[in-house]
Amino acid sequence: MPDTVNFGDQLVSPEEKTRKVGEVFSSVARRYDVMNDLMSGGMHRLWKDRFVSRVKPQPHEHILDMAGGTGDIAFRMARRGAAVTVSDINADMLGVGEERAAKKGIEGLNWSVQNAEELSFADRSFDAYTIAFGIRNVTDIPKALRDAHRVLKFGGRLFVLEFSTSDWPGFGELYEQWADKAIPRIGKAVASDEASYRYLVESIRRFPKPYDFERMIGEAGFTRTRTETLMGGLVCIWSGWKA
Ligand SMILES: C[S@@+](CC[C@H](N)C(=O)[O-])C[C@H]1O[C@@H](n2cnc3c(N)ncnc32)[C@H](O)[C@@H]1O
Repeated sequence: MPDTVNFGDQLVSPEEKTRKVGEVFSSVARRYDVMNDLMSGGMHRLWKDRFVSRVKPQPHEHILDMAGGTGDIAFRMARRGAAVTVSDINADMLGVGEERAAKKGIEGLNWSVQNAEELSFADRSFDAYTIAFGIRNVTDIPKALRDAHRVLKFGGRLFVLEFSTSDWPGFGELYEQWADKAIPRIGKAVASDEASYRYLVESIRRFPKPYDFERMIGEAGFTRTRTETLMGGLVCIWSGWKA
């Protein structure tokens, strides 16, 4: 781990990044779901549906939804009958998730505060590990991927949903302009928090390109790695197997 890491465009110590990411999500937790709709024009729902259709959760499976936040992915998987443990480093995000689950009448979820870099779960505990829009916020991504590999059973599957870089001509630049100019302003207007949304935009820009991240998954020990690009790679679904 280097002495300094990026927190958006700032260079900070690894400990400071983890602390600052915690502050960002504690600050946005209450407005997180409405902001997702506003920032993506509702598209995040389609990306999440596509992601879960790739996971194909089964009723006999136990799935770890890491960085599960307010539960969007876990709810979709639980509705298909899987047992889901929703984990996140941020108790505020999980708290909002538990309230949402109660309102929606979704039962059978386990909620657990965990850092993706040092999970307390035993080796070979889960059939699948999902992480949606979470991995770019993790301080030591290779370490988190190695821990994902550790907690999966043999034959278990990793699925990552995250923003990356679109190769559609002109679209990437258009998105950058929207993200740079509009998202922090919407954050200020709706959530009274411009800085957190500026970090979220900067962290998207700094995330590896689609096939570079696929290589990182392979380096963590996963085989049969695959990248599915959505909107030219603006959003990607990566997967890998624990052989
Ligand atoms: C953008 S939200 C995504 C929430 C949810 N998966 C979704 O798709 O709506 C990112 C989440 O990652 C969590 N997170 C950041 N760093 C983490 C870490 N090291 N370990 C576990 N969760 C982390 C944050 O607390 C936050 O809830």
